[in-house]
Amino acid sequence: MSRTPDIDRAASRAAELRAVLAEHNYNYHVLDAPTIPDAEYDALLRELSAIEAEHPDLVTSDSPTQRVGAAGTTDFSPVRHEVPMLSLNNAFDDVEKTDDRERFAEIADFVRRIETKLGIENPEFSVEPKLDGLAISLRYEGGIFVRGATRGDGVTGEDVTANLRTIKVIPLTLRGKDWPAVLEVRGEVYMPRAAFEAYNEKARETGEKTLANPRNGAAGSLRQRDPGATAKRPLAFYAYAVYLPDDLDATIAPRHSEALARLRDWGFPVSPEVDTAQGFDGLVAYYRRIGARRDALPYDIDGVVYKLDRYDGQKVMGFVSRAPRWAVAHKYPAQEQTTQIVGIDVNIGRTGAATPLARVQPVQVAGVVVSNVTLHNADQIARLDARVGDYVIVRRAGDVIPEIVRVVVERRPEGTVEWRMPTECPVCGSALVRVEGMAVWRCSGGLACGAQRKEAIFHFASRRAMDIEGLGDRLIEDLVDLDYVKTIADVYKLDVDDWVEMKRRADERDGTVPETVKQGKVATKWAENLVASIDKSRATTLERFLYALGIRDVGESTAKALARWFGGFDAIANAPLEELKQVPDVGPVVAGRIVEFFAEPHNRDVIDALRAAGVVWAEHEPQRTVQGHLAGKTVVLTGTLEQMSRDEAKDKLEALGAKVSGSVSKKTSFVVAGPGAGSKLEKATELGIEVWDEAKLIAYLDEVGQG
Ligand SMILES: NC(=O)c1ccc[n+]([C@@H]2O[C@H](COP(=O)([O-])OP(=O)(O)OC[C@H]3O[C@@H](n4cnc5c(N)ncnc54)[C@H](O)[C@@H]3O)[C@@H](O)[C@H]2O)c1
Ligand SMILES: [Zn+2]
Repeated sequence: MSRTPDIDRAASRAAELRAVLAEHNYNYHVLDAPTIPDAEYDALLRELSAIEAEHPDLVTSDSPTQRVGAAGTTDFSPVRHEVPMLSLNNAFDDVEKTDDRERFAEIADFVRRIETKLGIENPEFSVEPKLDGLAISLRYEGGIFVRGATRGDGVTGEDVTANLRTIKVIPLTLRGKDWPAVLEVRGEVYMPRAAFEAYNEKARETGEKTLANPRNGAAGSLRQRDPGATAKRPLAFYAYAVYLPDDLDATIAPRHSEALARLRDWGFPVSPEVDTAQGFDGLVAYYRRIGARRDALPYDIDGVVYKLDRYDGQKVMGFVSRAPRWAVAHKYPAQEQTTQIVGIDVNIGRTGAATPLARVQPVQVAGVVVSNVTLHNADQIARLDARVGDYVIVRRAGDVIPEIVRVVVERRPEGTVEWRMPTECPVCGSALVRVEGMAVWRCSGGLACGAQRKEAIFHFASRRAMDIEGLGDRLIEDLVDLDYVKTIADVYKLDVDDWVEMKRRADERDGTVPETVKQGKVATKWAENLVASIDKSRATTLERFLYALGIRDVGESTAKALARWFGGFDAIANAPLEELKQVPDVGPVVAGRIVEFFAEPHNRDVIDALRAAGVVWAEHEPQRTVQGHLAGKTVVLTGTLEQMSRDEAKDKLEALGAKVSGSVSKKTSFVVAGPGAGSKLEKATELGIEVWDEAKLIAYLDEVGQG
């Protein structure tokens, strides 16, 4: 028979696919470092299977369709599985189709084949989540865990007993008594998603290598050479099958679902999602039920597994080359996909934090179209070395926002350049500065930055700052969204008509019926009151004004200390770093923030505008002596204070240099006692230590200007 060009083409494509798949298999199984998402690997494998199905003479014995996986590295001693650990056939949906039997045609075929061969209808299945981890086999002799192995190539795995012992949910001795003398239990070692996220969060902070996904984390952890290292990785385990030598499964139970129940009795964790279902409709219902909960499950799953429940039926169905005919894995949309970065933007948050954001070629990930992926911070981009033009693997799992897990460096186009954080805020043009010792960058244009406007105004108006009554969250949102203010200074420019008009536009936008219409007249009272309270806020104090500016880390007490020390605003705004550092309550970090804030011309502009709008405060002579008032004194607070909280009292005393202690001793300088004071007051009296009541404390604080 002469070969047609068609067959030649198929043969060369098959050979090409085999080579590519072999490479990916090696990366995945041996190196634990896949370079393409599973979905892509699966697609290549299916393509090869399809060619081989059409041209059976092209099947080679070394084809990846003929075997389970790859052997691991040779670091661990080999274990021959008495019963081979096989793979599962995968079924994918035809998402274009709406009819269930068409959409899930592969599942319909699977059920039909069983029905035909066994001559039954609507067979019963054990239905299970398909955890995305690492398959292992655990051997128990006389109820004792004696050996654990990875799947390896299905016939020979690796002995990872020592590492498995560190996983707390794997029983070392079995519970109950009725277990067989020799038992092999199979299941999945996995890393719960929360543990995975926590691990990566920490790795990002410390600059260590992050895990690509939980499954990689589990595989890598199990093959640590030091069991102590495995123990540190938060792994878990679910059992999903039991095997006995000599085909004795049926001696445990005639059905797989019952065998799983026995495993539970013997102390193995079995997923609570495991259930039974009948026929095609039952399978599809389970697929949908688990699919709807996929994001809420504490671990990643890539599908569900259907297993013919009766063992005798399984035996009749038998196996094809690498997988049983009585089971199938029904896959969900992939949680990882490859796409390309088309741009990297910088997003400025409400607090000024700059977060790089990759715009990617839109791609479906776990059923959702992803076109933007956060890169967390500049350090992460540097570690990933993500560049515009790069192909990247995007992962979206659970309610975690999509992220880039790695760059496919092999596919990097020519001419890409390393990405750098821009020097200017894309929103306001102020300098972007790196927070010392941290991976965070921030826009220094606090007051002038549009991205930070809402937060800045909210803080500015708050009770302890400018105290603008009636200017709440909602109004501020509308002010900014409808573009009525660019900076906090603009708040002083709005008159009653502006406010009423703004509210009308907000109502229109939201489709809400305005109060004004409901009552048949224009309600302006609220706007008049608001304008009045804005007006009233013009007369303020230096410390309130300073605090209201929202300089990072300058809280009320720091603002107070600065006001006292310098006496006037310009002195603070122009103070050199060294001088700021001398102010009580101002450390080097805060001093740096203050300098940075006033160095930003945009911020100066806003302050000028505020002054021009009539914001005023009294200034006074510098008071640089306050610090020592209670220096060297130790004060004890006891009982309840009524005018202020204990924390407040403590802050104020400490601001004056006192040490606030929890117990009375001879070293105590004085005790402040409120109602309900007990043993501490007794002890103070005993030792003859001065006791103040709250009134005296308040009078004192007022006297030294800390009231
Ligand atoms: N990205 C790559 O480069 C690359 C390369 C090779 C393989 N892979 C991926 O690795 C996987 C390898 O396929 P495979 O041969 O292990 O088959 P599989 O992962 O599709 O299915 C078999 C495995 O499912 C797991 N499983 C989870 N829950 C189960 C349950 N309740 N009952 C039975 N088994 C359960 C077991 O670990 C079992 O070994 C595929 O997902 C493939 O995409 C990826
Ligand atoms: Zn900015």
